[in-house]
Amino acid sequence: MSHEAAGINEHAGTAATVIPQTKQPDGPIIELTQLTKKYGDHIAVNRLNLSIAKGEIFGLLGPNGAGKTTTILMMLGLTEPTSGQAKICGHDPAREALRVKSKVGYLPDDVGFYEDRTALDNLIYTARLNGLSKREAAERAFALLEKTGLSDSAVKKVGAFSRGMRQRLGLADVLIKNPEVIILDEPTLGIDPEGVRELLELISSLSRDEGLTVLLSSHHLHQVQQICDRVGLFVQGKLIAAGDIETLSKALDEDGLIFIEVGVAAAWPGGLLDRLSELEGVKEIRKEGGKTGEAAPGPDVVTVVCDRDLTPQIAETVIGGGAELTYLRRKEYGLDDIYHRYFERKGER
Ligand SMILES: Nc1ncnc2c1ncn2[C@@H]1O[C@H](COP(=O)(O)OP(=O)(O)OP(=O)(O)O)[C@@H](O)[C@H]1O
Repeated sequence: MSHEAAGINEHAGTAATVIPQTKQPDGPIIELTQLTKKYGDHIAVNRLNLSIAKGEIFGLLGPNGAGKTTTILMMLGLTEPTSGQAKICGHDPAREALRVKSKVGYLPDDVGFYEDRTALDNLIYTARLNGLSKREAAERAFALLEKTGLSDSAVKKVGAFSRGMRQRLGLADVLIKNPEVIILDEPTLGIDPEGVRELLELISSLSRDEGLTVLLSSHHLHQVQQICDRVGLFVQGKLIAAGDIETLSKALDEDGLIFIEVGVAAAWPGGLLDRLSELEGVKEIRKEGGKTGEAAPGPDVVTVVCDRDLTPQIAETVIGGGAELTYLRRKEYGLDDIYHRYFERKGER
């Protein structure tokens, strides 16, 4: 697959970002076109094109200063683009900030609550600010406390909440106005593993059950990988790649090469690696490390680089050569590999 087809912008420094056209049956709910933000001479966001479908969970990934927050602020109408346009639920946040605000819930990395008031009071307060009647506000607050697993803490003061509870309450708070899109900035920061699991499950169920569109900015690759349908990798104001994990992973198989890890019990019998390297389609045998340079899974595991999937032939050759095959796996990339590999590439340019 070409890099372009996979959504990788080979000319990230000079040309507009290329985003794959994934299936979007309901049409985009977020559409960014050539969106640009300059601070003086510094380009914080550089001609960004991105479209996100209704119900999608999209992860924005990138190092500090990449432009994620600036992008979010432009989407919320909190800062104006220098050029280009954002459309959220059909509205331009630069012109119709209030309309956008009514449809988008934003959860910053640290939500401000009235600490000496209860969770219920805080939610009712937000609901009233959003124009709900007293009765509706209370009903909605109770329903959301239930949904976020906080019913038992409804009358506890927020000041006594753990970080995980605060974030769940934050989610309840942004859901009060029944948004179509929620934007979450590092939602799992400082939460323990069990709290993270619960929060991610909650976010995922909101998208699945209620068709809520979620944009999630995070540094936590594993978490993003668990729940996002697609991710976008941001570097220096540019989206250098976007797609689902599988697509991004395949795009890393440069030149269509396939990497198969093979391990045997004890040491490799003499001549067997030579025989493997003579198989038609084998390009190289790497004795140490996988494709991204990480340590191999064991001392007797090698990586066979092939131009096609030679898994059966490799197994046959190893067994036929008298070795005990203990490990055979076509290498697949996790988001960690993808992320680091894309950044390596960026440095190679
Ligand atoms: N108000 C501002 N004035 C000048 N430069 C700014 C301003 N806001 C952001 N920048 C710069 O724009 C770039 C993008 O910043 P931004 O906060 O959007 O990045 P980020 O990806 O959200 O980073 P982080 O993960 O650290 O939050 C950075 O170089 C930053 O210094």
